[in-house]
Amino acid sequence: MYRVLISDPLSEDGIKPLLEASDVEAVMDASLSHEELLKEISTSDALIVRSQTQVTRELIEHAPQLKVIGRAGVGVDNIDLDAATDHGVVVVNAPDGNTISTAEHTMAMLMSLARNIPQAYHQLKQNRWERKKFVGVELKNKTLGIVGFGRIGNEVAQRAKGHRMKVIAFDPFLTEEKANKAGVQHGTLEEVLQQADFLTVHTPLIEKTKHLINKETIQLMKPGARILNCARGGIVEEDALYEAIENGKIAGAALDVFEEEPAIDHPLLSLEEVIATPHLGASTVEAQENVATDVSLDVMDVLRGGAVKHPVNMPSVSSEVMEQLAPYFTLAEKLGSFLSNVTDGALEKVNVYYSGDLLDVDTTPLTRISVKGILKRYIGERVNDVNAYKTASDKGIVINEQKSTSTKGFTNLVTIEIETDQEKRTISGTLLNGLGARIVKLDEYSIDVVPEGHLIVIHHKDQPGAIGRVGSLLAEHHVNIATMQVGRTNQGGEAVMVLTVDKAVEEDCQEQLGGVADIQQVQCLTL
Ligand SMILES: NC(=O)c1ccc[n+]([C@@H]2O[C@H](COP(=O)([O-])OP(=O)(O)OC[C@H]3O[C@@H](n4cnc5c(N)ncnc54)[C@H](O)[C@@H]3O)[C@@H](O)[C@H]2O)c1
Ligand SMILES: O=C(O)[C@H](O)COP(=O)(O)O
Repeated sequence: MYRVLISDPLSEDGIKPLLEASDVEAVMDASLSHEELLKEISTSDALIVRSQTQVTRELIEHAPQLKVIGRAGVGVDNIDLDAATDHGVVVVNAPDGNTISTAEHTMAMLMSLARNIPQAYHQLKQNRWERKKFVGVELKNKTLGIVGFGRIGNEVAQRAKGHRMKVIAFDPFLTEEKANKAGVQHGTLEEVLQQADFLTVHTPLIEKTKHLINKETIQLMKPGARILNCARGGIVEEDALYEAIENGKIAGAALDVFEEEPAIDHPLLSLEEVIATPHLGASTVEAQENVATDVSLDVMDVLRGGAVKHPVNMPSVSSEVMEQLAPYFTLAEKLGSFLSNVTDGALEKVNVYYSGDLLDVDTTPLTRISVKGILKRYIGERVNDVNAYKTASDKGIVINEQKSTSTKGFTNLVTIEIETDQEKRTISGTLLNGLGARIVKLDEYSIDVVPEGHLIVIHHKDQPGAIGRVGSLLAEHHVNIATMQVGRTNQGGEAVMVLTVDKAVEEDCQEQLGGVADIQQVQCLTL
């Protein structure tokens, strides 16, 4: 049974998939104190939040069972992604479900800002019939500058065009061609700032976008321009905006988000030119149902080991690629695990080569799984698909992935090479049609071994009697041999025996094997 803690308000209709799942216990409580949250998270397998719950490193460290954090929405700036990755916790979000609601909210803010609707409403509610004071401006023929042309930016642009606005947009991923297709003008950030009568930001809050709209960039804007932020507090520098409104450079602003939320007694709210909502962009029945459903499904997929649609802290893989790669997952992990268990020294470099059927596929997920298999020897079960790369890079281990045209006669081949400060070892494996995974090469020796169960790898001299002596000694220790493969470079030269046996080999047996004539090295492992 998976325990899923939901610590922010979520649509109950939206989380139906969770509530109806027989393997899930959903605990919903949006009023937990910090201490209560620490207690609840300690026994939870999953956590689902919106933007209120601050998912800090401390919280993640109190959650030994936690496998996934689901964000019912887009922005993940309230989640410590590094901490999640360090602890192998997958973070998923629901980026599509609230796009329309937020774009519509931006339009509502745009029109309210142009026509002073909140201010006029406020006066009228106080029984003051003011007409002269609230003369607005038309949107038609005005220029809307959009910074951040992703899902929401694009939807806002289409709606603004319906109001006969001219739209100019900047986004590092927006090309001239894409802009033409969307029917907007492509501009640099400076051009957008210089031409906008209304400027709206729709970027994530990241290092590069923090205070993107600041004292200097506001200086580039037209006098009397207006600014909207329905994305994230902090993209527009609040002090700079305050000053620009006070000195008349900026005629007004519409804000749905603030650097610190909830924003109570905020200086910007004291300005009549500023209209505001309390982070309501995604607050519609439809958006909340959408994001709750999307995140519930992804969280359950992570818990049940399925393919994830919207991972945040690991690369997303299309379902077609996933389908092609899935059969290779076990092979890649077992090859990595086998090789690291027989390699001595401090790990420095891992090279993974793919050929045959894998030549034209994005094999990054397979490399990640190989690395997980390799690191398990050192880190145990704490390493997983999410933190394998980061763990390797934190330890200074270099990972390379290459495609190779040499298939060595196999329809598909995965080769892993490990370099340590002492040696370089190589293993190759393949998926045999209908027969599953096979190790087909260990260093220079050709073998045919199923990578599972208890294995013994013996380096020896290719001499008569060596194999028999190993068999007899194992029999003395009641170790039954299931399969045995021998590979040699040349007659009488170096050779390797790989045995699969029915139980784990105990230390004294391994020691005695090491003392047998012509045996040079004995390594035992369990896959
Ligand atoms: N107010 C709300 O309730 C609400 C609701 C939903 C989303 N949001 C926020 O809206 C923002 C946009 O969401 P989205 O779904 O459109 O995201 P998105 O990922 O689809 O789009 C973001 C775009 O910003 C662009 N970008 C990144 N850095 C940039 C930079 N330096 N300059 C210009 N563009 C840059 C990206 O290339 C991307 O195209 C996010 O911050 C999200 O958290 C707010
Ligand atoms: O990033 C988002 O999805 C929005 O800011 C919505 O946040 P919320 O779920 O707290 O409304």
